[in-house]
Amino acid sequence: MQKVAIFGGTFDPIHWGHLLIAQTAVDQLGLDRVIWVVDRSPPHKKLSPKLNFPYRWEMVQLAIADRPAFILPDLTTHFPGHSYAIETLTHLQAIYPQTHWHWIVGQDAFATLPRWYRRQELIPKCNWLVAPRKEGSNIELELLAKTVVEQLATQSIPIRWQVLSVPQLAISSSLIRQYCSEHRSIRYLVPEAVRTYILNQQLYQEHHEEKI
Ligand SMILES: Nc1ncnc2c1ncn2[C@@H]1O[C@H](COP(=O)(O)OP(=O)(O)OP(=O)(O)O)[C@@H](O)[C@H]1O
Ligand SMILES: O=C(O)c1ccc[n+]([C@@H]2O[C@H](COP(=O)([O-])O)[C@@H](O)[C@H]2O)c1
Repeated sequence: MQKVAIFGGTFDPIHWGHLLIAQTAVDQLGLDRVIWVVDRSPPHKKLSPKLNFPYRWEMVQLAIADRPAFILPDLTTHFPGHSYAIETLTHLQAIYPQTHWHWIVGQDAFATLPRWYRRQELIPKCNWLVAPRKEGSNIELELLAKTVVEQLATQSIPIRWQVLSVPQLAISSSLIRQYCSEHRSIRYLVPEAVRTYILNQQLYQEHHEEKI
C-alpha cells in the first residue's frame, strides 16, 4: 500500500508555511506523495474577493515544480464548481487504489472538522495530520483536539489523527496579500517563482479583506 496525503486549501497565494507542512508530512509519515487540491470557491470562506482559481492553481504549480512527490491534479473537468472534501477523496480513491490515505490540515481547519459535509464517511477514511498554527500552542492544540474528538464522538465518528512536528511559521496567505497591497516585499515568504509571478501579474495590489 502506498501512503498518500491530500492537502487542500485556497492557496491565495501558496506560501512557505504550506510547503513546510507538506514536506514535514512526507518526512514524518514516509509518504509517497502529497496531492495538492486547490479549492475553486470554498463556501466556508467568506473573504472577498478571492483571486481567480487559475492564478492560484498556477502558483501552486510553480511552487511544487521541483518536487516530484508533490502532485497537482487538474480536477476542473470533474469538479467545475465547488467540491467538498468527501467528493475529492472519493474521486482520488478511484485514481489511486491500494492507498493508505492521509489528510493534512492546519489547526484552524481541524477545528471545523465536526461540521464538514458528509463527515461520517470522510473522517474515518483518512489519518488526519494536524499542523499547529499558533506559537507555543501545544497545550491549546491538545485542548482543541480533545474538543474535536469529543464533538465527533457525539456524532459516532471515530478519528485517527496526529500532530505534525513542524516548526511554526506565522505566515498566512492574508499576510502576503496585505504585504502586496502595502507594496512591501514578500521575498522569503513565498517561493521566488511565486513572488515573480505575483509581481508580473500585478496580483494583490488592492486589499479587500472583509471583517466578518
Ligand atoms: N502557517 C501555517 N501553519 C499551519 N497551517 C497552515 C499555515 N498556513 C496555512 N495553513 C493550513 O493550510 C491549509 C490551507 O490554508 P489556506 O490556503 O487557507 O491558507 P491560509 O494561510 O490559512 O489563508 P488565509 O490567510 O487567507 O486564511 C489550511 O488547513 C490551513 O490551516
Ligand atoms: O468538505 C468540507 O465540508 C470542508 C469544509 C471546510 C474546509 N474543507 C477543506 O479544508 C481545507 C482547508 O480549508 P481552508 O479554508 O483553510 O483553505 C480545504 O481543503 C477545504 O476544502 C472542507
